Amino acid sequence: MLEIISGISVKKVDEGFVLDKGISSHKLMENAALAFCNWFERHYQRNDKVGIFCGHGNNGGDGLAIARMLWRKGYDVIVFLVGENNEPSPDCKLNRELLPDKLPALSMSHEDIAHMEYDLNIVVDALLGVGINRPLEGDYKNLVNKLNSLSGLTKISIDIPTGLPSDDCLAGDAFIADITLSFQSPKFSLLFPEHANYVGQLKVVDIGINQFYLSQFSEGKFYVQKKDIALRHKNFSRFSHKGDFGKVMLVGGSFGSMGAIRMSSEAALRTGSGLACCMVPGCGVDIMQVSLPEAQVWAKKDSDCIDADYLGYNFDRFDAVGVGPGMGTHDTTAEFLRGFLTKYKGPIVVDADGLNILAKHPEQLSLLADRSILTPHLLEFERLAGHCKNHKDRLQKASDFSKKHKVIIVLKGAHTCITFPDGRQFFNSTGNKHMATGGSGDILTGMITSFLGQGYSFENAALCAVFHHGLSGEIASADKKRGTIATDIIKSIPLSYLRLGIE
Ligand SMILES: NC(=O)C1=CN([C@@H]2O[C@H](COP(=O)(O)OP(=O)(O)OC[C@H]3O[C@@H](n4cnc5c(N)ncnc54)[C@H](O)[C@@H]3O)[C@@H](O)[C@H]2O)[C@@H](O)CC1
Ligand SMILES: Nc1ncnc2c1ncn2[C@@H]1O[C@H](COP(=O)(O)OP(=O)(O)O)[C@@H](O)[C@H]1O
Ligand SMILES: [K+]
Repeated sequence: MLEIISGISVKKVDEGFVLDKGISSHKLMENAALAFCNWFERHYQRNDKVGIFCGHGNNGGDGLAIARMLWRKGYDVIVFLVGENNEPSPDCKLNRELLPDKLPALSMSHEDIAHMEYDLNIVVDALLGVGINRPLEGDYKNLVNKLNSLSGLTKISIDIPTGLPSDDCLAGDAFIADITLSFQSPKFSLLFPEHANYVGQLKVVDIGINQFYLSQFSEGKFYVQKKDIALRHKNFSRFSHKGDFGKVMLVGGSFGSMGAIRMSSEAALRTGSGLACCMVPGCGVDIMQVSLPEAQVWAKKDSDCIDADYLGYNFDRFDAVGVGPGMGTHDTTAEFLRGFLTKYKGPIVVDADGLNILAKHPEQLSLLADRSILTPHLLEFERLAGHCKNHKDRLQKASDFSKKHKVIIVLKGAHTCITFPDGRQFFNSTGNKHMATGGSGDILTGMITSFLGQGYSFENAALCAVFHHGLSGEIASADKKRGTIATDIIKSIPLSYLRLGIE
């Protein structure tokens, strides 16, 4: 699991690693530049015209080392030097000296920036990195704004887009990248929705600093990748039976909103549940039985929403229960939820209208069993926890809420964040914008409930479900792009298991 560490700690990690391994900081920068170039070579042609904009710190040093390496590989490279009135960092200085004589390198004056006209296909931003300590001004600001105004070319930021603070929200200007290639671990602020347009696609490349050095500066924040998830799966044997794969119950639906619970139920089955049962109002029985014959249906005749009478059913025979999709927030449904939370103490997932009821009746929060999993999107979270100034504030509130109520918060969105009561936060790496389509959250509810029912720990159920949900979205949207709909994501769940080599 990759540690997400603060900008200040990045420097300390680098220093510690360099000291311990007996290598020079220059060598570490060479590693970083090589990692960038290996990635670059896989994606770009040698006839592309590459402009590398280098500042006076170590980010600029990276850019200079990259320029040298790409030039030697035969790329058409031109270097632009900025911030030359400042004392360069030692490694930046050394890399300026190491630039081959024939590689074109231009010092940019105010006038050059104002009147810049170069025919470039690719702009590489190596102006400033995590060392930024104030908003951009002067030449840096002018150049960043000038580069932002150029269109029709690819813009790549090294480590972090210039101007973005590594751990805070942006105040001022920043480079707008199509792709950000961050070294070793993603910087915290690259995961904030406010910065989505600046970061573009996020890639993380290994530069050889191992977890041991990073973990000394752990802040309990982690970036979840494929290799972390495969290991968290349970193995089932040749003799496994339906009971081993778990019996789950999905509660929800109301007149006109049956699709949500139907999708949650199918997602639970596709995730591997041995049995999925759904509890729906009477008006939804035919819909469920016809559209999802694999699911059992529990319902009271002639009802349009789940009401307090549903408390008569025995929930204890289920290994996990998911509650909320399409359920509505009627008073009688809220009464049901109160009774259900009092009665059932097995693993539960609360989503959608389940969360909206909790927001309307906060006294019910105390009824939640420890480690219940709540899956709000950003707005549902604010209904529960109050207004958030920005994403950083929201993540802090998620941590406070999780601790206070001893529940697990799955804060949905790009880089969904899973917060545990002990303060740890896990940021997901899978998923894309094509998942922003009605019903995709309902699918996640079914998936988490399914993993809980299969006997996964709360932590593994949340991490595996969120990861697979995002990966299923990526697979589903590969050829459908913005035409992707939620049921496409369900169909891709089996392929997502295959991608991880899990049968
Ligand atoms: N050995 C290392 O330390 C490694 C560092 N790496 C790179 O080094 C970067 C961090 O390097 P630095 O700490 O030198 O940071 P920067 O490259 O961000 O530069 C910091 C310098 O810019 C100045 N500065 C801060 N805000 C400014 C502003 N608004 N306008 C103008 N100047 C400003 C600072 O006073 C300082 O002199 C990382 O982002 C990464 O790209 C990588 O090469 C990996 C190895
Ligand atoms: N840009 C994005 N990148 C990654 N995942 C996304 C993105 N947009 C939405 N998602 C995912 O899609 C799901 C949407 O859930 P939600 O808002 O509850 O939808 P609904 O209420 O329609 O079911 C969440 O799991 C979220 O993480
Ligand atoms: K940069």
